[in-house]
Amino acid sequence: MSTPTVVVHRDAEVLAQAVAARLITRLVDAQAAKGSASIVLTGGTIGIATLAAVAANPAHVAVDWRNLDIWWGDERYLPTGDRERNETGARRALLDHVDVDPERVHPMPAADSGLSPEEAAEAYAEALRKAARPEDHGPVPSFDLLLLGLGPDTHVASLFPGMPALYDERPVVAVHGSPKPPPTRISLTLPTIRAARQVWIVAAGAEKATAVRLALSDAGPIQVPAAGARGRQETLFLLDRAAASKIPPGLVRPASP
Ligand SMILES: O=C1O[C@H](COP(=O)(O)O)[C@@H](O)[C@H](O)[C@H]1O
Repeated sequence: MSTPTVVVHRDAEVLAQAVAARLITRLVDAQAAKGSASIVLTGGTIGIATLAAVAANPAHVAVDWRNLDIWWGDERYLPTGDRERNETGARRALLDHVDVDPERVHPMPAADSGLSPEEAAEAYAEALRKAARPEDHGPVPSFDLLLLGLGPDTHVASLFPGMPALYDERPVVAVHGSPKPPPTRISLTLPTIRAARQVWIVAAGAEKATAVRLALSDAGPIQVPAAGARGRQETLFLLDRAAASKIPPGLVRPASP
């Protein structure tokens, strides 16, 4: 697992634009190296703002969107098209505006799928298993990029402190009784998150500052799920100044004047 690098931008708007530019470069580089790429999307305020910034950045045309597999890190278990679904937010902000291959967009099942949350989690795990290649050495692909938001309680994806999902070794799990609404969710687990080549944790706002500090500490992942979210090759904490305000100064690389 990689040691995190922290990059700080002036405010949430600049952060979203900077992450968007970085994301475009990451996908272009991965596609140049291998022909295709994979990304795992997050929901949340800055996560969706970042996707909107990708759509607004003229450089997004450099990405071969049809040669991209798009997955989600977690989903709120709500009906298709519900405004609170992470999928709905991502489609409105970005996916409806670029030429993706619908076969390569992999939303987590919705509450109107006819599946129980457990069956939905197993179906998503099966889709990941089918997409994994021998060189991935595991049941899920080595995603080129996995994006995560960060909750004030240090949750990432739908992995909340102390909850059973954090003890689960399966690739995808159903989450019941989430402290943040809605209560029922589907989430990748930490082993799946750690299969990604790059994990970027994106956070903005003073209400995230303590969570950021804890996520960079040596706290255990049961108490601080974000402390267990690390990429195989690279882990980036991409923050605005307010979210970075409680971390030791030596760890920070300021990026915006
Ligand atoms: O519920 C969720 O929350 C987190 C963080 O959201 P934010 O609005 O506080 O930025 C998000 O990363 C996760 O995907 C989502 O389901």
